[in-house]
Amino acid sequence: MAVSFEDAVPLSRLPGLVLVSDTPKGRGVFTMVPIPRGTHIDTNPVLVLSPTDNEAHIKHTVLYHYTYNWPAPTSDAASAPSQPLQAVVLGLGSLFNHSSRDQNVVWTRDVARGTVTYRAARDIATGEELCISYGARLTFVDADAISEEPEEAENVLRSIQVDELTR
Ligand SMILES: C[S@@+](CC[C@H](N)C(=O)[O-])C[C@H]1O[C@@H](n2cnc3c(N)ncnc32)[C@H](O)[C@@H]1O
Repeated sequence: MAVSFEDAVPLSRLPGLVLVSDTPKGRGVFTMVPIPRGTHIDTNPVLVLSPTDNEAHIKHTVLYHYTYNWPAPTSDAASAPSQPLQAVVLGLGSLFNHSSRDQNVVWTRDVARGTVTYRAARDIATGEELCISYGARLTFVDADAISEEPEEAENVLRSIQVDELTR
């Protein structure tokens, strides 16, 4: 049978990205080149998991921390929306960390083709980490939240100094 390239998905990762292994968020993807806003970064195929496999197996493995919500196929418009499925993103998409304060990468699903595409949400400078949003419900302690501590410490220091001045 002849292969049709009509719906073929171009697979081209932006050059200049590196994987750094010991960040406060574990491994992370950083850029060694400036990336203009809107640049295509990568397109990854996904592996959609059956709800049974997810509940019985994946939830009990490290893979649980790597899955994305994936829309369940709708049988007919009148039926109630089904629970989202889970999908493993095969590629860089599984390595982008979450940022609650500065997500510089946006991602979009192509449900029909079973892919996720990542683009720069703003101009990204050399040396920055590429981060996406995982949404509001995190299953880990957010390292970005922890890094706010020095600011609090500074405020305490400031109030001590004010106290000293008013003594
Ligand atoms: C999809 S993986 C991302 C790649 C991961 N850092 C690694 O080394 O394989 C998701 C995991 O990365 C870590 N992570 C991602 N964003 C984080 C953040 N903002 N703060 C702390 N850990 C984070 C958490 O351990 C989370 O379960």
